[in-house]
Amino acid sequence: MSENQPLTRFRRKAVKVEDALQSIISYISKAKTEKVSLEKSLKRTLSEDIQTSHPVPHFRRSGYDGYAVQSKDVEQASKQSPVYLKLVDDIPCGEVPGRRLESGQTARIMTGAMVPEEADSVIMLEATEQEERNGSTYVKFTKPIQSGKNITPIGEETAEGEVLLTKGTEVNPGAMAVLSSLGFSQVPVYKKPQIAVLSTGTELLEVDEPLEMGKIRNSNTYMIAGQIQHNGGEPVIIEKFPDDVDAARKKLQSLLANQELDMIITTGGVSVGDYDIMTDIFLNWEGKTLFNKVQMRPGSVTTAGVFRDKILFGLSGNPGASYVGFELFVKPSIERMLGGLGVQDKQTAYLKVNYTKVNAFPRFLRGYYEVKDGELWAQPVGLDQSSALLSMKDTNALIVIPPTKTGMKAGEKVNVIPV
Ligand SMILES: Nc1nc2c(c(=O)[nH]1)N[C@H]1C(S)=C(S)[C@@H](COP(=O)(O)OP(=O)(O)OC[C@H]3O[C@@H](n4cnc5c(N)ncnc54)[C@H](O)[C@@H]3O)O[C@H]1N2
Ligand code: MOO
Ligand SMILES: [Mg+2]
Repeated sequence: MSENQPLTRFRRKAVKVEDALQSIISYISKAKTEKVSLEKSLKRTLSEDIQTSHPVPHFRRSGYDGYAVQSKDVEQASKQSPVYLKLVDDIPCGEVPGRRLESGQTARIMTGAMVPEEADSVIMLEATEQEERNGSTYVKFTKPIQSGKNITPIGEETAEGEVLLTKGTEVNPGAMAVLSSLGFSQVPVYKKPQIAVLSTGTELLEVDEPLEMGKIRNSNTYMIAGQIQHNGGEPVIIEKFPDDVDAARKKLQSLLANQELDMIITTGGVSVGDYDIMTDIFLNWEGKTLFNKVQMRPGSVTTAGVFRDKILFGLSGNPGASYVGFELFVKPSIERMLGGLGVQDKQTAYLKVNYTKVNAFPRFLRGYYEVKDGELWAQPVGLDQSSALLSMKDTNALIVIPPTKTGMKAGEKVNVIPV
């Protein structure tokens, strides 16, 4: 309790967004690791560096279907005086050439097949003709070829021992190709953080319940479950809770004690209303409340605390505020668990329209940014109110409007945080 003394229900000390994030991140440890099958590894985060134990490619490979030759044999070849080499081998993909290639000889070879050691180039099939003479086959060449031509040398892409994918990388389809070729049928990844989502509010209906006057369907739970998945976590949906402080406290105690869970997110009840039960819980619980007000809009009442290294996020009930609270605090926390730094990824863009509101706190507008004529431009989408529900569907970035007494003009530079 004593640690919570400076925090009160009404007179709250608003901390800066960066300080709030830092206080959370300092408690976050890396997620546990596991191995997943290669086909399930897409979008997972590598928990180890991936090193190649062989060069790529690991044998000299033909780039074409054609004939492997010693280039000096065809040095003098021309249309007028073609060179004929005796065909002595046929090398399909997957085989080691069976015989030495002597001067004056050639071997038929396929794309991707291993080039005989003595050959130093491959001539495309289309540039040649075959002739039968005395029971032997000869190949006619009418042009010289540069040594090394049409052969991919050993290690052209990478030497043995190189780290090709670093720890903390998100696996994309290209990384899956690398992992496959290096023999990783099981991929070392961070376990997806298991994050409980629990919405509070007596006014909340289930999604499939008919609307009633004064009540609304619970949308925060599913929005946040989506945000969790989008950022590499696994949502654990907990049934919504009415505004009953004792029942909610009990439920939270069991969630905090649950070893399977890495974080807990609640929405609603963090302001100063009579039924704002999360405010009461954060003022009196076994954990340490880190902050209960942040210098930001929306989501100024965003609250967070820690119980034995497990973060409890008390996001606002207003949909816009809980969306922004997630992006600013939960997203970097997940990133941190998955081996990242846990910082906000910011870019600069030009504001496309005038912004006229005055703010005491930085404002994180739900916005849309895109490249136009080589520059990034950002504009707000939909209603900017904390209570607005619809604008999130069109959001691809939060536009950061610093505290302003005059608003901002179109064309001014702003930071944007991609979502
Ligand atoms: N006197 C004051 N009133 C308010 C203040 C203040 O400082 N003094 N802060 C305002 C701000 S800012 C915000 S943001 C909200 C925060 O409210 P709570 O976090 O306490 O959330 P609730 O009161 O539970 O709900 C607010 C709003 O959101 C709707 N809601 C709640 N849960 C869901 C859900 N799961 N899905 C969809 N919508 C949800 C709820 O019905 C309310 O309309 O407080 C201001 N008031
Ligand atoms: O915190 Mo409220 O979301 O600022 O509107
Ligand atoms: Mg409230």
